Amino acid sequence: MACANLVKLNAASSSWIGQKSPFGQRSQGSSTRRVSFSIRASSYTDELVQTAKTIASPGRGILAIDESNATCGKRLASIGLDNTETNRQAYRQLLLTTPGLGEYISGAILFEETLYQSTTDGKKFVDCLRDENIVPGIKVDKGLVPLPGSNNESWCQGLDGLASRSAEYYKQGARFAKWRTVVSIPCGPSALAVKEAAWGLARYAAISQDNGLVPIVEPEILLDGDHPIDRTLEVAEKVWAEVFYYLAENNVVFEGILLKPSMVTPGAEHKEKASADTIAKYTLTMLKRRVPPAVPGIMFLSGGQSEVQATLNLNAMNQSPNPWHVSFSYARALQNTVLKTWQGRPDNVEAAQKSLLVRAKANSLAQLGRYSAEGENEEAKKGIKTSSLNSTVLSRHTAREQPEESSIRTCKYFQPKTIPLFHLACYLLSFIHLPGKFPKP
Ligand SMILES: O=C(COP(=O)(O)O)[C@@H](O)[C@H](O)[C@H](O)COP(=O)(O)O
Repeated sequence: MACANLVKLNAASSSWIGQKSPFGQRSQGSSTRRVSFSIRASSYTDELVQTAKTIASPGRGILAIDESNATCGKRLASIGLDNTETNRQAYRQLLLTTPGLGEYISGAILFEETLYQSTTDGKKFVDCLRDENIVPGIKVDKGLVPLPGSNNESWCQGLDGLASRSAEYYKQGARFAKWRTVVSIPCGPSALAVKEAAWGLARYAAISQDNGLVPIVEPEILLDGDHPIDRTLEVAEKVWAEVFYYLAENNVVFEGILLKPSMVTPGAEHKEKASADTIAKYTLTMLKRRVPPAVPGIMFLSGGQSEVQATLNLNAMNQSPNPWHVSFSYARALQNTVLKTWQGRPDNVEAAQKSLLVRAKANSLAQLGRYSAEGENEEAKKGIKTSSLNSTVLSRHTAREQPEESSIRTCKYFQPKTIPLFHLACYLLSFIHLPGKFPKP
């Protein structure tokens, strides 16, 4: 009964589900024509829309602390701590019990381990979040592995058993989900990798919605490479076109999703850096070309930018009204100073929580377009060293033990521009006569 599964949508109102649309009658000259909008819905549709709106609320964004154990280990190692469950719990407790966090943070993405953990006093982390009006979220992907048949690219695992896992996460209090896959510009990207990324995201989004979780759709276009900003724009347009094509094919309710794109920047090794205004212009141009206004929120990742740079770029994007809530879902750009301040010492917890509030407030102001970098400390202006861009790529492929490290490195050097050099080397080598092995040319 597909038709019974359709609900009415008022395209201009935020409280449209199941209500008579004030925009249902549209004037056309002297006559009026009845316009009806329908979307496919699950039993959770109202709730999904409400959750997405809560997360995309003015002056607030997402704190991403869903690092897998392998990635969290790298963060802890940067301050000399071992990667034990106790240390991970202590660090997450520091973050999730920061007083007043909910003023700037509307959602927190957790790793599965954290979703089921409590404070040392026995209060569930999900309850700490609820008390601050922060929506608990959960990373549901199972990490990246090599994609056979591609140019050393990767694909994201996790669809097997996702429906039952999602139902359990919902019971535990999660109300949104995150699935992050990556696209590498220096590695192509190949049509196969883009299609695989888009299809995986769309299947995950449909399954999440079916289980009451708002899916965050994140095809991260990695910053690595020496390409100009126009090349990033071209790839981002291609990727998002494909993502929306498959989201539609899978009957995903656009009003009940959030996006987590990378900003459109030049490759990290490109000779020219782009200003915040240029990055904002390119990023918004790309989004306006590809993302329907039905989507409630765009929550950017920071991708290895410095804390201040990520905030400046977000601020530049909010200088004029956008069709969607444009905000942040940062991990490194919210946590870098926090980690350095904490150093694993209980007597530094309060100072570290204050530094989290400083960053959260700065990004809240940037969401409202009112941020100024004046008075920012030097540490926050530094690029993020705990995960260099290359190790970012590797950590993405990990999650577990990083078996594919070397293949990813190879890919970095096997780029179109190196192919003529390779041919030249082969040609020169062909003049070396190896008796009995190869005939002289
Ligand atoms: O998407 C994200 C954005 O992080 P970022 O702002 O770029 O530091 C994060 O949520 C990462 O996905 C998170 O750090 C998990 O990383 P892995 O453990 O999957 O490598």
